[in-house]
Amino acid sequence: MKRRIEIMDTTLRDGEQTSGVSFSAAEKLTTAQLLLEEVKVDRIEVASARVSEGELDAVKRITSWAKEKGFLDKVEVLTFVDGDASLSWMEEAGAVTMNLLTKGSLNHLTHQLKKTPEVHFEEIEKVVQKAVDKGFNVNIYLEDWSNGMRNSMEYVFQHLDYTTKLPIKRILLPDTLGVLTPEESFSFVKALVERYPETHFDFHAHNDYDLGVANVIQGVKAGAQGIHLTVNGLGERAGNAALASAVAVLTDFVKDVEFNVDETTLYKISRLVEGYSGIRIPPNQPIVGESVFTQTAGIHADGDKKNNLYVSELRPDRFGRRTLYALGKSSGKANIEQNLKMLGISLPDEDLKKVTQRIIQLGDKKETVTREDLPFIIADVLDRAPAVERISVQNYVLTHSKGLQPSATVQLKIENKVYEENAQGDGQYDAFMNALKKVMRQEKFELPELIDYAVRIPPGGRTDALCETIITWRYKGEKKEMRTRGLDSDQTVSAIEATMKMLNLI
Ligand SMILES: CC(C)C(=O)C(=O)O
Repeated sequence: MKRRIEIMDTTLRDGEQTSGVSFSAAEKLTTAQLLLEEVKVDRIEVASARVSEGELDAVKRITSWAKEKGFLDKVEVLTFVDGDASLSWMEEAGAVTMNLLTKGSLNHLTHQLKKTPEVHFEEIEKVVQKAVDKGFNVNIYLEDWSNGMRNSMEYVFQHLDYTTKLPIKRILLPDTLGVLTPEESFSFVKALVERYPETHFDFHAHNDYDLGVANVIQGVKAGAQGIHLTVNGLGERAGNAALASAVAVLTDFVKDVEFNVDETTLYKISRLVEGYSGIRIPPNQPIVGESVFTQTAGIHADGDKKNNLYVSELRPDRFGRRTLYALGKSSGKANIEQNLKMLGISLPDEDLKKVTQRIIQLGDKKETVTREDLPFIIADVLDRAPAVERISVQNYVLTHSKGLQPSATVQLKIENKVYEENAQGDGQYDAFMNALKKVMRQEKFELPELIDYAVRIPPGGRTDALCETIITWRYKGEKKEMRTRGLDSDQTVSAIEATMKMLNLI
């Protein structure tokens, strides 16, 4: 029979300790909802007690929603050994599960708290007893436990001999500085699981040596019943073990455990947290990075047509994604054919060769080519009248003046009809889009949503450098996305170019 493990997501607590990240109350609530309702993690840690008014508001919103849904026990808050202070905060926030921070190494205890183990344990007991009497669930963190196991194992045992007898639910084992190796993660967790067989242990890894996922997996193999993860690996310093990667590794390589997470939702939560945190997901981040299911080398795209030679267990559809084929200097004919197929275009061999040559030349010049660029390249290379210019910008004026709202006046030609509209916006491009929306409304045409806007300027510090804007669009409720690209030395102009390509494509 498989052993059931719990996944605790701490994006909203440890993840928010990523430098520069701060979630608003509304962002915390929607993230908590997605994590519990769709991703289906078992528990979430959503804040540290007593941090700020904003945190209190966020936890109140989450707990009142969670109560209605019957999820209140799944919402946890980091609290401190501080007499009644954290407890009062918890009561005000409406939370019922506290993760009490205690010292897991003699080094931390003597140098930070400057207390003896006996005094520390008695203070912990008082807080736990009071919390339980008031109806709270208590889990206990042993901060710096990993160094505790390395350098003061006797202290860790003394702590656990004492605290595992208290009325608590779980012991949480953080590798606070992310210094453990996978071998130590296994042997340290195993030592505790054997010594305290009745206790539920969670393992909490940090990623300072890029070993976060490897370490949580070893923790699970050693018998930990729970692991702490964060979306996109956010967290203090180098972050925590990443949710998506750990889930994929556990599913594929640790066959004797089971857990609740729905892997088809991992991409969605990753994008949501990317937006809220402002921390871009590196394109090569396993499972959720933009490029990780993109075949670039022509030989790979060719192999995909021949008995799926370049496909592994890690299929993109498991995560709600699909295989894409990059266009650039290493793409061969097969990549281009795969992209044309997605656009419903087929070309004779001779023409395909010419288009391939042009894409290789563009790649040599470091230009990015998207699938949506293909019709334009085909028209150009094969000297065909571009069937794509049904909508064109005739003129526009964009203003940006100090103290006044940016505005745009836009003249558009749609087939033979000319429209002119103006609008204001939060920036010149926003004003342009608002004017465009007015025109398209007259044509009873709904624009797709802009879901990503990426600007790339080559390094080198030139003010006249070419600026590439790649915009991703999607119609509400649809899965399929479209990316269009513009290139100009002016950033707004390159965004307008990308927008016009989108209009002509749809
Ligand atoms: C605050 C504590 C629990 C922590 O995140 C850690 O020690 O890694």
